[in-house]
Amino acid sequence: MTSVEAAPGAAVAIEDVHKRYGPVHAVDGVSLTVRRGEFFGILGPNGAGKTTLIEMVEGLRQADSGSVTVLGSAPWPRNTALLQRMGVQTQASAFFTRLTAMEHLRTVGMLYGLLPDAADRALRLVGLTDRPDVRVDDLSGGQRQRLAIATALIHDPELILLDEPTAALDPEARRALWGVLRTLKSEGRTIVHTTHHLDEAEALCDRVAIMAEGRIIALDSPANLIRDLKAPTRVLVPADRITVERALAIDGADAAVLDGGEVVIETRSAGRVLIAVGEIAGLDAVQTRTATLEDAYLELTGSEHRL
Ligand SMILES: Nc1ncnc2c1ncn2[C@@H]1O[C@H](COP(=O)(O)OP(=O)(O)OP(=O)(O)O)[C@@H](O)[C@H]1O
Repeated sequence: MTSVEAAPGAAVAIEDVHKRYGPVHAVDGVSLTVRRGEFFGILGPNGAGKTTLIEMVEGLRQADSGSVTVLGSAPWPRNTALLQRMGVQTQASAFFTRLTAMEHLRTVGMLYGLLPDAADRALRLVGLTDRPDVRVDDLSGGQRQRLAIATALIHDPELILLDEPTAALDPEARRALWGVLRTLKSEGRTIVHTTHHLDEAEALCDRVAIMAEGRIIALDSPANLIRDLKAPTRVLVPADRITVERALAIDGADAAVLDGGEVVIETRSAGRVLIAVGEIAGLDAVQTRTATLEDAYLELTGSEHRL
């Protein structure tokens, strides 16, 4: 695949978009811009409106009101010129299941008018080169997911839309796919993806939009969302070295609880607390945990909004 030149203008511009299904206001006044070359995440609990939003970007659904612009054009009514420039992997990707992985990709490639070597390149990109002759039906879940992404990439798109690309993958396959996605980004492609994995969004995304009940409730880089949260650092000390009472008495400790074999101290002055812990208990086996995107997400959505 060739490297994509960063072009001026937004890859996706969404302006005050609404979409209702009967009484359900699935997307309720969403505005956002995805920059060219950006890795953009859309997060939110089930039913937040993520898929509906992506489907409007893909041109699969018409917005009730507002405007959607993709690579400078409107995706609706169905814009076939735009389809050539977009790669789409949906939650239920369709395969020619009786074909082998390579036959499937060559068939898709033919639909785009591509030469057979496009299939080889796509397979290589997702690391499936050892499985070209296995029937789609016989691929593992992770391998199918990679094939779905290869299918989305075969025509060398500028914009890639991935709806939960690592859903149902084991941790190893998920990490392997992160590598594929990072490679795509390094080539200058714009990637928009929805995910239920907050660690994945934190590791991959330049910015994330958090949706709840059809609206965007936060939009920023993971680092900024975490910083704005002002969440405490947790210092974990083996419980045989310090008591909860002694931990609570440390200057800068906001809270301390016994959790299994550890006393967990919450603090917004981690340096000061660590020095004190070092003096009381020594720092051997002491661990610190800083806030993650998951903490920011739970704070923003309320803990009842589980992913
Ligand atoms: N075709 C449809 N007809 C009627 N209601 C729909 C349709 N598609 C989605 N909805 C409803 O619209 C709301 C938003 O759904 P959507 O699938 O966009 O959310 P989501 O954030 O992608 O959820 P998930 O994480 O479960 O995929 C939900 O209340 C859902 O039940």
